[in-house]
Amino acid sequence: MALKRISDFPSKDTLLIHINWIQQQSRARFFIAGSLSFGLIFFLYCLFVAEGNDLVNAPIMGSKIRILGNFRFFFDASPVQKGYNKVCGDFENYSEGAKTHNNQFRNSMFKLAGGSILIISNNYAEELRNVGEPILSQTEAISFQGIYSTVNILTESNLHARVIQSKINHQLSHIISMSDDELRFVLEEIPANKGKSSDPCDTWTPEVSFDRFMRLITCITARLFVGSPLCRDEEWLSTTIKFSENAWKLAIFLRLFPDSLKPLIQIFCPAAWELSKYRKKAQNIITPIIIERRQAEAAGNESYKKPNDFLQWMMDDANEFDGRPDKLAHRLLIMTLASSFTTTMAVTQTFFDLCARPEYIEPLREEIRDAVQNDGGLWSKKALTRMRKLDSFMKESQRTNPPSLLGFKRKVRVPITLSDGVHLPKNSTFFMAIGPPGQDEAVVADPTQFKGFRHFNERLKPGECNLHQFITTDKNTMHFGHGKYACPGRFFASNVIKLILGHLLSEYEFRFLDGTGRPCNIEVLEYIFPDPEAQVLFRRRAEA
Ligand code: HEM
Repeated sequence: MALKRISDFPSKDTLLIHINWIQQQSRARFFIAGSLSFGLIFFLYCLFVAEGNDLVNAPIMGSKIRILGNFRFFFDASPVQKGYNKVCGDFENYSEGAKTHNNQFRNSMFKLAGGSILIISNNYAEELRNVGEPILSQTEAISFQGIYSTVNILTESNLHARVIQSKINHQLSHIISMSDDELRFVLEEIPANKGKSSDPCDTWTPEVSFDRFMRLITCITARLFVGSPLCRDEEWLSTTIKFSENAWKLAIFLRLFPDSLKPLIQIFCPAAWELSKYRKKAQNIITPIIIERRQAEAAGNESYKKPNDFLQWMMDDANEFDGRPDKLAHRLLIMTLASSFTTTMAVTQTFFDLCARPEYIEPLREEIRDAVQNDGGLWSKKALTRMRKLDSFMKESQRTNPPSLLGFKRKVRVPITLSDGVHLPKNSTFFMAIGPPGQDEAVVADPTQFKGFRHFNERLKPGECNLHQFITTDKNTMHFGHGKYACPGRFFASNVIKLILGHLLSEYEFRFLDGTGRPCNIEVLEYIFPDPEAQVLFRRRAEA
C-alpha cells in the first residue's frame, strides 16, 4: 500500500490509526528481517561449524571443508580406498600411536567427507570386537539416520537380536525346509515357467533380477517373520517392501546434510511421510493378529498351538513395553529392512557374477545335484552345508562387490585408549574400512582376479575346513560385522541365498540380454548397489 501524505488525512483519529498501522508494518518487517537473518546465521552455522569427530586429530582425505567434502563423498567414495592405500610423511603429527604405523593411514586412522567420517584401522578389530555398552555403542552408531528412519527402535532393547540368536539360529533345519517350501511356491510366479509356446523350455523370458529376488526374499522372510497366511498377503508384503525402500531413500538423502539441519530437512521429505504411513499400515495389519493370538492363548484351550514364527517368539520374550502391538509391528518392519534388502543385494550380485562367468555353472550344478541326492533329494541344512563351491562363489562375489565400503561403526560413549596409545574421545564415532582389505595384495592373492572357488580351495588346507565360509568374519572380512554385534541373521541369509541360487541353477538356464554384460554397480556414499533395473533372460531347463 502506498504511503499517504499527512495532509490527506481528514482527522486526528484517522491520523493516529494510520501512524499505528505504519508502526505495526515496521514491526512486522523488522520481525521478518530478524527471522530471516537468524535463519541464515543458523543455516551457515550448521553448515560450517564443527560436529562429531572434531576432537580426533587425524588427517583428512579430500576436501577439508565439511559441506564440500560431505557433498563429494555422496557421489564419490573413492577416498576410502585412497585413504587405505595412502602413505604419508608427516603422519606422526597426528595421533599418538602413529609412529608405530609406518606412516600408513590403513594402520592408524584418517578422516573422510570433510572430516565428518572417522576411519580407524581394522587392526583394532580384534581388541574392539567384543567391546560393547557402556563403552562403545553399536545401536547408537547405526548409520541409518536412526531417529528419522525410525531404526532407533532397536536402541529400546535387543529383543530382535535375542530372538534371532535363541530361536532362528537354533532351529535352522526346520526354518530351511519351511523357506524351501515358500520358495517353490513363489518361484511358480516367474514368467519362465509360463512360456508362450507350449514348452517353456523353448522360450527365453526377460526378468528384472533385483525385483524378482526382492520378491522371493520378501516372501521367504515373511513366512519366517509372520507365518501363514499373512506371508502371502499382498498388502503386508507391499507394506514391508515400501517401508524398506523409503527408509533407504531417507537415510541416504539425509546424509547430505549436517546433523543439526536434519530435523528441519526431514519435515519436507516425502520419504519421511511415507515411512509413517507404512508404519501405521503395518500396525493396523499386525495389531488384530496379536490380539487374536493373545486371546487364544489366554483362553487356555488345549487344542491351541502357538504359531512358530518370529512374531510369536518376540511376543513370548518381550516385556510389557516391547510387547505393545505398535512396537512389535514396528520391529517387524525394521527386521524386514535389515534382512530383505541386504540379502537381495547379495543374491543379485552373486547371480550377476554367475551370468558373467558361465564356466562355473556346470561344476556348481554338479555339486548341488550331489549334495541334494546325498540327503535323499531334500534341500536340507545338511545338503546346503555340503554346497561348498557355491558358498565360495558367494563369498568371492561379496569380496569383489561388497555391499558397503565401510562397516563396524561404533559410537564412543566412554573415552577409550587403544593398545598402541591412540585415544578415542567421548562422542566420537568411527567406522572401519571393510571394502579395501578385499583388494589388498597383503590379504588376498591376486585380488583383481575373480576366482569363484578360491575360498573352497582354502578350506581344503589341513585345519581350515571350517574357515573361509560365507558367514565367517575376521578383521579382513567384516561385511557382516565382527564379534559381539556381528549380524545374527547371516546364517539364515547364507542358506536362503543357497536355496535360491541352487534352485535357479538346477531348474533354469539364464544369460544376459544379447549385447550386454555384467551390469555396472550403483555407488552412493559408501554403499554399492547392484543395478536394480538390469534384466536377465531365463528359461526352464529340459532336465529340470
Ligand atoms: C547378506 C545379507 C546380510 C548382510 C550383508 C548383513 C549385514 C549386517 C551388518 C553389517 C550388520 C551390523 C554389524 C555391526 O554393527 O558390526 C548387521 C546387523 C544385523 N543384522 Fe544383518 N545382514 C544380512 C542379513 C540379515 C538377515 C537375513 C537378518 C535377519 C534375519 C539380519 C539381522 C540383523 C540384525 C538383527 C542385526 C543387528 C544385530 C545387533 O544389533 O546386535 N541380517 N547385519
